Amino acid sequence: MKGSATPALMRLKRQDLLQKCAYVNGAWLSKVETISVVDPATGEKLAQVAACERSDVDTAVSFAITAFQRWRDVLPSERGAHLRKWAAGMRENAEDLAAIMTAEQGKPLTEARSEISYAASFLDWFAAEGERAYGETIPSHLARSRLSVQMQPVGVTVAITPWNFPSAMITRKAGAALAAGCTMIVKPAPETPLSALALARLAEDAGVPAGVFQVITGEAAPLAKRLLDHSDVRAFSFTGSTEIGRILLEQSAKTLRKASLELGGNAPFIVFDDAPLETAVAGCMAAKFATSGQDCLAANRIYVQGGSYQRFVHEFAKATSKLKVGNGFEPGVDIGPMTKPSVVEKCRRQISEALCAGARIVVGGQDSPLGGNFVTPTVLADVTDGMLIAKEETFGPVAAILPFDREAEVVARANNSEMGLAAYVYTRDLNRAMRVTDQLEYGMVAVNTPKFTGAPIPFGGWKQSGLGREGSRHGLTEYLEPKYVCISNIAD
Ligand SMILES: NC(=O)c1ccc[n+]([C@@H]2O[C@H](COP(=O)([O-])OP(=O)(O)OC[C@H]3O[C@@H](n4cnc5c(N)ncnc54)[C@H](O)[C@@H]3O)[C@@H](O)[C@H]2O)c1
Ligand SMILES: N[C@@H](CC=O)C(=O)O
Repeated sequence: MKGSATPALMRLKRQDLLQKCAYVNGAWLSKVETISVVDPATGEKLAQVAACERSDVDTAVSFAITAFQRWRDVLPSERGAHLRKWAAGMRENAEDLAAIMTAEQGKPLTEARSEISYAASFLDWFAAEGERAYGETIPSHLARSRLSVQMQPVGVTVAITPWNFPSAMITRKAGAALAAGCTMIVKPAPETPLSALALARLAEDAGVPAGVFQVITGEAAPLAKRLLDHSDVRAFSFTGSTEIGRILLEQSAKTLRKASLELGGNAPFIVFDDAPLETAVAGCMAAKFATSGQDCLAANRIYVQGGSYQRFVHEFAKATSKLKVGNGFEPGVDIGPMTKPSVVEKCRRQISEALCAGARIVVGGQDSPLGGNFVTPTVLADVTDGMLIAKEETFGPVAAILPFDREAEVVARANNSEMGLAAYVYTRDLNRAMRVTDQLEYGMVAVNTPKFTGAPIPFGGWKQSGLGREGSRHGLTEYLEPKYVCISNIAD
């Protein structure tokens, strides 16, 4: 695969956004030991980034504790001003940030630009939301007493973030935490630390005080464990697989803390016969292939009703065959490389298991001629619920289409999953839309659209897709503790 990312990084307007040191207490911490950051499109080494040790975690936690004592008392409007300045810095430097993201994550540059704008929107949203962390007064059941509830920041918090959305998954957590008056230590995915460090540089520009936002880079498991060993860490937020979410929750059992988990999905995408086919196909293309399929919201089980099934398969396969696969820096590319080789393997495994079990390939299926981390966009038809591809999240550009006959049947099949993040429904019948959305056991349901996220909505899942919500007013409460105060014996 040709096309080095290095020239794009050399052309950054602000070279200081390309940081290789961890960011602790407002200072850049270099380490002798480093981890390699690799361009997933070419395998080329992009940078050596600090491999922090357990002692660096301890240092960051102690600075976060100190910084919290001051930050909690900063007026919400002033905290908001820092967040807005940070967001403005992201927008001013969007081209540089997008280039860094495409280089290390692989997503097409247009998608990287959208992510930067999406990421900045969380800082703006929470800047305002922090000013609305209302408490309540309670009509008293006690004589001569005043009862109230104040919402107070929980304290030092930790974010463990994934590689598929290297910027937005940081700002969605940090925006809420900082607006609430908490301090936050971020441990980004080892695959995509450069985006996190660029954000830290812009937080510094925005005057976010030392110790309020820190970034620890290096190997995931030991650093995360050390962070969660600290009883002073009062809340953590993780985005990634259910398997790792479970481990982190177990590690938090010793000290007990608030946990916000945004885990795997296995989204059903349901197309009824009465849905406009063209709209359903276009929606499904977006829901399946955005982020090159590496998206927790990706349509994983595409259920199509019998009357439309053959035409849908045909049109969807035709659209899929037109997708351009390549280096995310190439103009017009729809599908970039998979960020991790393990995703390529997972796609291969799911395709071959499905074929053995009776599915048929309508388009794709073969290894990509580009080799490496590239996957040929593939459509499998006649998939059944028992196949691996329907049971586990694919997280790559392989689509599984399953036929169905009746509404009650498809609702039961859609709900027959341990996951419950997002579901999509396509129908022209409003009654059906309401019936089906009422019955789907999912945290988010989109009707006739693939696009429904944004800072104002409560993002999160039911069942094993997670705990808590991010974004929206609910996202702020993950970082707040209610304090009930009873003032009694009020004198006459
Ligand atoms: N919900 C999401 O947005 C999301 C993001 C990434 C992966 N996933 C799911 O997970 C599957 C596997 O991908 P993956 O292997 O990169 O996911 P993962 O859960 O193993 O890794 C996600 C992030 O968690 C951290 N991590 C990994 N191991 C850890 C550990 N032992 N302790 C603490 N932190 C740890 C790392 O920062 C890593 O980048 C994917 O195929 C997909 O189904 C979901
Ligand atoms: N696609 C999600 C992030 C997780 O993959 C989002 O829109 O926030």
